[in-house]
Amino acid sequence: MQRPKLFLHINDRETEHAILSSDIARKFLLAKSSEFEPWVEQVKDSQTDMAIIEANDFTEHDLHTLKSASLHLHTEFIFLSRGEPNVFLDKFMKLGAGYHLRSPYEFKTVQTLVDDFYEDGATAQSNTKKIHSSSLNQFGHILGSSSCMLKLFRTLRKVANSDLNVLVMGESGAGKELIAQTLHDVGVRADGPFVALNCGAISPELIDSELFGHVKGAFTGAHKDHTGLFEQAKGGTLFLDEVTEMPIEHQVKLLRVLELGEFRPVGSNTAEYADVRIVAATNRDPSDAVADGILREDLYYRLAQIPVHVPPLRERSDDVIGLTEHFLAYRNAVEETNKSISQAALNRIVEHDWPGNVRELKHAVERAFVMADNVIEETHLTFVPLTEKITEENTVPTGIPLADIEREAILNTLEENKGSKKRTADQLGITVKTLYNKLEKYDQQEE
Ligand SMILES: Nc1ncnc2c1ncn2[C@@H]1O[C@H](COP(=O)(O)OP(=O)(O)OP(=O)(O)O)[C@@H](O)[C@H]1O
Repeated sequence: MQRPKLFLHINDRETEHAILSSDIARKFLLAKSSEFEPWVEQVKDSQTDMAIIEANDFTEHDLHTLKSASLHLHTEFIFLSRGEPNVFLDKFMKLGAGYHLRSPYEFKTVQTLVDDFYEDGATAQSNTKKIHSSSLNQFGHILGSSSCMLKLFRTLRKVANSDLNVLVMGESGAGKELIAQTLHDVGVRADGPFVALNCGAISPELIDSELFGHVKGAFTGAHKDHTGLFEQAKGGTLFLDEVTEMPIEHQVKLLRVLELGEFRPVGSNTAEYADVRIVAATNRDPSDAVADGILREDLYYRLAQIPVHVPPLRERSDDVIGLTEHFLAYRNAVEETNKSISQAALNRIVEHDWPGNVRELKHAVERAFVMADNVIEETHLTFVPLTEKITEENTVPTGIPLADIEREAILNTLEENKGSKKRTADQLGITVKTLYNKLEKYDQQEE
């Protein structure tokens, strides 16, 4: 097994000595920081898998440097400090950077964390061979072998069996729903239901009734009792997708349920116990959403007991080929064919920056698979939206089934709008709910 890299920036001689004389030194390729350059620059350039950093003076500049290099996604950090409050380090930790041990910490804790990381790496490497369709690792439903995905798998494995609320953040199509489903399926609630609500696709008047249910006669039109999603998800997981799209006046009600652990159906006087695990998702930066006044800060903290960031596909380009092979192998298995892909087409796929993330890649492979007879060539790949504004040279295609044109129009408009469903629905003249239904149908058709 290839030895992972461990970067050390430790002033405390005792801790450093303990590390160097333990079996950590045998398992890892160690690199010690030099005093001639700030540690943050060294860690940025070192492509290290893990870093143990004594960070009593973690600065805003350090935060900015590490964040811009996306090191919270790629490197597992263990920060050691005297425990003085540090807002910049706290911000970095909230991005899922790793661990912060405050003095007095025991060396044993450091050793356990490092061993845990090492064991995970060993398992991931030995799993590689078991995947038959491509060389990717898999956790639950999620595929990926890049360092940031392995880091994500470790986090998910740790939180799956807790009941803490998880907020999944990431761009559209990056796999947020897949993560929610995985957390459910590998956790203790797997035998219970998984219930999903697209908060952006429901009319504001119906939200309370959808979430909490209502009793007959609660309002005009409430002809019978209605079971809300909290009840439907009893014993399981409630996935709140696009949670920042929930109108702010309803967010306080959700917050109350999360705080009290109980809810009341509209028109009922009886409180019911909320036996659900909440996983929420957003493709907005929640700090921006709070600053813009569309997400309550207190709700954000409640939802993000465990914040999980899904890296966009362009930040895990190592996975692009593996995912392509996987989607191709999957189609081959379903269609009982044996189509392959040329090196030139693969190169073209690697060069593209995938603004629509895994969803866009999956659809591009699916389309090319249909177009190619035996070998997918560059010409079978379509990245340019078919639905660019119609000009004299660019006319609406003819002789293609309407359903295919509709699908192309929807996926390309979504891509052009960088995943914004609201803008896409507006441009296409359909409701956001219709758009959700169609996207769900396309995802299902491919599974
Ligand atoms: N890591 C992955 N491995 C395999 N398939 C993936 C992965 N990530 C995403 N997908 C596939 O890409 C499609 C989009 O994923 P998903 O719906 O989870 O994204 P999302 O982030 O929730 O998107 P949105 O914000 O638009 O709702 C699905 O078909 C899913 O199966």
